[in-house]
Amino acid sequence: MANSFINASLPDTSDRMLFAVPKKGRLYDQCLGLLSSIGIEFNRKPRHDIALVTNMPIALVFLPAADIATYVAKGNIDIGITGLDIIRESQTENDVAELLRLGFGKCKLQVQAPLSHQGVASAEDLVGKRIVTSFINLTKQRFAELEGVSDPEKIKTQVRFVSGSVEAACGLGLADGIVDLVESGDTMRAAGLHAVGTILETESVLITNQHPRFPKLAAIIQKRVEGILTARQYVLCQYNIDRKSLEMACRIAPGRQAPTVTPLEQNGWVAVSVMVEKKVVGDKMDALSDIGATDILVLDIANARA
Ligand SMILES: Nc1ncnc2c1ncn2[C@@H]1O[C@H](COP(=O)(O)OP(=O)(O)OP(=O)(O)O)[C@@H](O)[C@H]1O
Ligand SMILES: O=P(O)(O)OC[C@H]1O[C@H](OP(=O)(O)OP(=O)(O)O)[C@H](O)[C@@H]1O
Repeated sequence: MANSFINASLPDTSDRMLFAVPKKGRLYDQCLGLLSSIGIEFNRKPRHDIALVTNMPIALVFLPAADIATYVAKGNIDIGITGLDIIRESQTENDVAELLRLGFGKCKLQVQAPLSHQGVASAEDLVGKRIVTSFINLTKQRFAELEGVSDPEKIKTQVRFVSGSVEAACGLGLADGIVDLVESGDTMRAAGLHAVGTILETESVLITNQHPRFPKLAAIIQKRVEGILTARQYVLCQYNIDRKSLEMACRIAPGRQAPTVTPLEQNGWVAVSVMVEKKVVGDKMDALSDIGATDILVLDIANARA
């Protein structure tokens, strides 16, 4: 279970929920944005990796993303944000509870090979060859599947760890193929590589220990984050329509629960307010307009609660 940091120069965190956040890298900015959106306020001193939240009994702990799942699994940290890839690689999926998928940090863990090696068209073609990766466990598991071997430690494919800039390994002669994360594919293409197989699709997740020390506080954080995710996913659409067309309009945009309908001063007309998924709002507006809706407005939602 989580301990307070026992060090006179560190703040007292003994009665606070410890919340781990990536200290740098791809997830950092999005995580800070999310913390701010859910109303978490803190002051972080330069070079300090612990920051006390000023408006909740929480201490933020800034850690490498790759270590967060392990700390949460072991109970040294109560709640945290990291990638699904990291949970799977650190083999902690049975010791952490996944509260929410956060919709950022989306990418794929892919097997990649040099474009110049024309004989390699699939991951199978790399069986028995040299693979370099930061994801040793997931890579060994995939090659064990490809080799039909039950113990990943008994594969004939040589899997070697490097901590970063994995894409350089083939060009430098250390590897015949690599396994690394791909989002846009720019890094892969810049290194003269192409994807020959996908091991995992990943995104960032909010996790807790299976037996959290502060379950009520963790539930509050989960609710707040859910609210922000909903707000990011939906817009509020408002329009006026003849009551005769209301049923049809509600079929076009049924909302999350149901539209709010308010009578207008104009006889037989109503004003409707409804949540619509951002990605389809253009189509919905067109369809509402086609059946006679007027004054169709779309408003951003700052926050939401189910
Ligand atoms: N290109 C990417 N696009 C989206 N998400 C990514 C990308 N690269 C990594 N991630 C996600 O972010 C997590 C942390 O990766 P990142 O490369 O930022 O780690 P880091 O090693 O802590 O940072 P740095 O690369 O700055 O040393 C990954 O495990 C993955 O979940
Ligand atoms: O497909 P892309 O959009 O190019 O993204 C993929 C790159 O992003 C990650 O590395 P990052 O840039 O975070 O740095 P790192 O290599 O130091 O981990 C990943 O390891 C890839 O190298």
